[in-house]
Amino acid sequence: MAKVFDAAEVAAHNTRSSCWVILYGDVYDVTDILASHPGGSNVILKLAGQDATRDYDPVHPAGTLEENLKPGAKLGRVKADSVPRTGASAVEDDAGNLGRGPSLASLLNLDEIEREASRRISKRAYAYYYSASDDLCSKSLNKAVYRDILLRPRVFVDSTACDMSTSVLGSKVDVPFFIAPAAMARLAHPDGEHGLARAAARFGAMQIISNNASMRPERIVEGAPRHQVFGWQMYVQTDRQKSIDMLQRINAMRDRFKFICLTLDAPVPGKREHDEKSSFADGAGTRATDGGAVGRQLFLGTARDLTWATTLPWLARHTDLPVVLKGLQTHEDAYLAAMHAPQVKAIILSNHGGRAMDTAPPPLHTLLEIRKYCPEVFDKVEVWLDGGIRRGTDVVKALCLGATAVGLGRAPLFGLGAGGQAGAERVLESTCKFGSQFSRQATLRRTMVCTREADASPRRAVLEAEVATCMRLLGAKSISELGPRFINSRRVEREIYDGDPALDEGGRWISKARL
Ligand SMILES: Cc1cc2nc3c(=O)[nH]c(=O)nc-3n(C[C@H](O)[C@H](O)[C@H](O)COP(=O)(O)O)c2cc1C
Repeated sequence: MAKVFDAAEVAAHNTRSSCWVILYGDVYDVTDILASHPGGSNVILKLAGQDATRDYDPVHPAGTLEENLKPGAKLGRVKADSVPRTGASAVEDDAGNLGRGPSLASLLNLDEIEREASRRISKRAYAYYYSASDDLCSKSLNKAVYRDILLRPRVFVDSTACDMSTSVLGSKVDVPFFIAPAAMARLAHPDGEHGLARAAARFGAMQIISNNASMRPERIVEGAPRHQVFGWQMYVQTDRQKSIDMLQRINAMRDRFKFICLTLDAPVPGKREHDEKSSFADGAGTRATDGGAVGRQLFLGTARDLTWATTLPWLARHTDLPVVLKGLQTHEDAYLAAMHAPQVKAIILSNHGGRAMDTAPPPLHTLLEIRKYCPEVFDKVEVWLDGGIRRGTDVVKALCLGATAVGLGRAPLFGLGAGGQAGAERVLESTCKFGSQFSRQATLRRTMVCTREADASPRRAVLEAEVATCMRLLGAKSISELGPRFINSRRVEREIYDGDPALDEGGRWISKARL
């Protein structure tokens, strides 16, 4: 029989030398892990002697306790009625029951969904998701740059059918946008990354799962249709064995995970002040080094010593899955990545949603640079991109300029926050009339072809519908028809090429020689 403790007895163990916490009604002695906790000891100490479930649950995948605590650390159960009530748990808070808000159907675009999520999720979660580095320059430029590119619609084109299906790394997907890897989905809603996977399945969208997901990858992909495409994103850990163990788990699920996505743009986290501030408000971040902010906690343990010369060969020793490099921000690095084909099969132009280097260029600039200076990259690797996508027109512009697929980081998280899995579906949603039949269609791998009458209700339109509308208004029936003829990007190009340091006096690219 497990020993039963009174909460007052647990409360007495609230120091560095004897630190107990209550998790899910069990009492644990966590003194031994204070020194090695990846998020720093203060995060635990601020909860010492208390019920820590609310803080612990959304940021730790199931199994974390078992993997990290010695068997004797579980001391027994707590007497439920002795635990002081601290209000609703985070899980209850985040379950979308925070009073009545507008219906999901009335949220018409990604900005409205984000606004609704900001009302429903905890301040800490919103600050973590919203935050970006320093002055948020790259974050806002990511979005603004799409406004400076104009579309060139053609007329007298039959726009009855619109096929948004395409292929990524040889796998068919029903839409050209994907869920980018983003940590800690359960901070938004208990449906978490599994809810995102189910939403992606309804739309035949690819999903890349974060190294720092709040659920185990095995659980996230559970029950997914056979053809659903997943990638697993990796931050190589200083303790390489941890990364190797994880790669083995992903290799064992290769029927699900089609590639490893290696993120390169954030060897250290950017200075994300919204996230930092919320940790102070929370009573956590009392010192600059105590790991209070969510982002900073997650980065502890991330290796900073990755290089072209060493990391790709290391990776090849531990997986033969295709590699996708994420976080390329210059055409020089895109060119170098392409030299590592065929191990590297795709690159993701990304500045981490503005969360790493502030004033780094928007990925769209990098895409234009590649077109100008080293277009051969497109023949060697697929070029994907993410950051700042708010509208279907943004997706189409990136595709016209050569991107194979376009990622969404914050938007699906905010969808989850606004309404769990249904909210994430709303983000991806279509105007197509077949609504709930769609999941069956996606599962059966039929090409999605929206009919004209399906567009009748603008109230139902979010991203997928916006892409379809944009393609129809442009006069493009399928993704393969999209190309630079539909784009006027002169304004942006003038801005990035004038005085470009990569050009010699004759206007030729000289950086290949300097790689
Ligand atoms: C809350 C949050 C967590 C993220 N976590 C990761 C991560 O674990 N790994 C990663 O490669 N990128 C991560 N990213 C970056 C996204 O993959 C993506 O590059 C970025 O969010 C795209 O910009 P957007 O949010 O404007 O769509 C994260 C982004 C956010 C907003």
